[in-house]
Amino acid sequence: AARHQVSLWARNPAQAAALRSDRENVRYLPGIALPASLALLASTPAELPALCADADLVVIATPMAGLRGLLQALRGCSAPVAWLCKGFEAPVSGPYGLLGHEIRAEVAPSLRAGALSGPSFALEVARGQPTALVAASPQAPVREALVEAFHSPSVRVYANDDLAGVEVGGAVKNVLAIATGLCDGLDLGLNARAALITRGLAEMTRLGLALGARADTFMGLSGLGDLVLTATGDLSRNRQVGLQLACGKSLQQAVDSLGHVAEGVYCARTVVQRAAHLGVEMPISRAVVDLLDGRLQPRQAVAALMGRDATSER
Ligand SMILES: NC(=O)c1ccc[n+]([C@@H]2O[C@H](COP(=O)([O-])OP(=O)(O)OC[C@H]3O[C@@H](n4cnc5c(N)ncnc54)[C@H](O)[C@@H]3O)[C@@H](O)[C@H]2O)c1
Ligand SMILES: O=P(O)(O)OC[C@H](O)CO
Repeated sequence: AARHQVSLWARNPAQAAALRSDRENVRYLPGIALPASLALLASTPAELPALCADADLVVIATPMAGLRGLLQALRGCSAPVAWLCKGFEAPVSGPYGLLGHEIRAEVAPSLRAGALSGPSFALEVARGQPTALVAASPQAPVREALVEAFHSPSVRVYANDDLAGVEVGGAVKNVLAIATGLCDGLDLGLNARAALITRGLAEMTRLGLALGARADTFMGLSGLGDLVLTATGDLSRNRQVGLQLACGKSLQQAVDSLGHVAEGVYCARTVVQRAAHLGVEMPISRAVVDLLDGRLQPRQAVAALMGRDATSER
């Protein structure tokens, strides 16, 4: 907002009114003053196309569960549209949940679109702490619009045309962060944490390649970068879920205590289903699903991973 004219849209008029009067998002980002120049709007999604008629860029910042509805509402939009959500949608129109670019192909095929991703806790971005992001789209004008809007002294934005790879990284790291939180909550040690991150990166990459991504994307900010951040940083909601499960909390208690979305909880099953469909082995993600579904207790999940047959490092 310091460099551009920005409007923040909320679906809930009462929430928009509270943001206007408080100049702060008390529930979701307390302690961060909203810039005076930021316009705060609310309407029904059906009114969004008119609101976005003169926009140079539209950014969707809902959980994955809200992405389909907003892409549908924006399908005639002429400006580039980018989403920040990281995950797979729960299954809606077929047997498997979809990534953002797959949803766009279904509901808004003519939209110029992409994702802004990479290691970025919202609180640190809002405080102006140094952050590097990835602007991902197969369409150059979308990447350019994102770089132009967000590249600044505190945020470096790198462009990448491998949208599928960037999205797989952003989704799978959430599942792996639950595993790492569990590992740290059980006090299994730093060796175990490094092993989980490294083997997690291997399974993330395998799924990505099977979904048409490039291997090098997983060595970048949206792969290794976001995995390291989310798996080791205590600001991560996904990591917190793992830590709390390790303390004996139920999944419901862990989710309720967050008050924010932990996408890994909602997309872990889809990650494993899509991997199975593609013949991709993802043992860590599978152990997380068994844990979330109550088939394994935390220490049994660790035993299941450690008890696997010896294999080559591929
Ligand atoms: N918080 C972070 O540090 C961070 C960083 C990068 C990416 N993300 C991703 O961004 C997405 C949102 O995360 P968050 O931290 O903002 O979640 P959050 O739970 O803190 O907030 C979600 C917000 O979206 C709103 N919302 C939910 N469904 C909606 C819908 N259908 N239409 C409009 N608004 C809706 C909620 O009311 C709430 O204001 C997630 O996919 C997350 O993985 C979060
Ligand atoms: O809090 P998390 O686990 O949703 O992670 C937030 C961001 O995705 C980190 O890049």
